[in-house]
Amino acid sequence: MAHGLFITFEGIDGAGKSSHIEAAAQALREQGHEVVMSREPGGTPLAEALRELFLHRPMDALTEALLVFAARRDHLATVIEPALQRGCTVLCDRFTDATFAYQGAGRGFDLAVLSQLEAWVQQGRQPDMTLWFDVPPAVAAQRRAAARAADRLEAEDLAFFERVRSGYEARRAADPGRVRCIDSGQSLEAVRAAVLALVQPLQPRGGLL
Ligand SMILES: Nc1ncnc2c1ncn2[C@@H]1O[C@H](COP(=O)(O)OP(=O)(O)OP(=O)(O)O)[C@@H](O)[C@H]1O
Ligand SMILES: Cc1cn([C@H]2C[C@H](O)[C@@H](COP(=O)(O)O)O2)c(=O)[nH]c1=O
Repeated sequence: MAHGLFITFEGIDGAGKSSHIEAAAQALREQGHEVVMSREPGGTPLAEALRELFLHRPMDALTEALLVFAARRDHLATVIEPALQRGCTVLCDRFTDATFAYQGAGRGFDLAVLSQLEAWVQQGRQPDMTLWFDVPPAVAAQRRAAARAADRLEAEDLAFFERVRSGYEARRAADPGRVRCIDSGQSLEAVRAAVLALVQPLQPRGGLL
């Protein structure tokens, strides 16, 4: 079935992905894409409400996984799938790779259960391309400390973010054609050039209509 492009942006907190999504969107618009930008958890009123709970209330790993997949279901059904069917290019700040990296590798939650939830919620939908912004956790922690107060996840220690980073590396190794690694330890300008080199060649896709 024809559909628009679905591109996701991933990395540990403070890796720098959010700094480049607007530039990627602009480059794609210049290539003729109709771009829809969103984020996870979030992107709908219900999912944004779940995000607030997720980022600030104490909970165990199963509750984390159920909340992010509940938010994802609403987001997919009401925003992402309709946009892809219209032929739009959807840019999403985080998606299911984050669940495997944070709840799976970071928390040690059962990957088979995450895969089952993924199958129920996504019904086969996967990103066409994922930009993984990779940076050493100590560098990301310095960037976060300079930028903002920590939320519940950002307050985790370096060992947690090392595990999350290894979770992302496992996702890349499992699907290197989709998950493209960007060295986010470079300057903002160099990272931006790497992002543009990946997105500028992408042609818009037609929708069903
Ligand atoms: N390559 C870079 N060099 C130096 N500072 C950077 C770089 N990239 C981002 N930063 C700075 O690091 C901080 C975090 O960046 P940003 O918010 O883009 O990260 P993020 O990966 O989206 O984090 P999160 O997922 O936690 O929201 C910002 O203050 C940003 O200006
Ligand atoms: C989608 C998703 C996200 N997380 C974590 C990762 C971050 O710590 C926060 C989101 O904050 P951001 O500033 O918008 O990046 O949520 C997670 O643990 N699991 C997920 O599936």
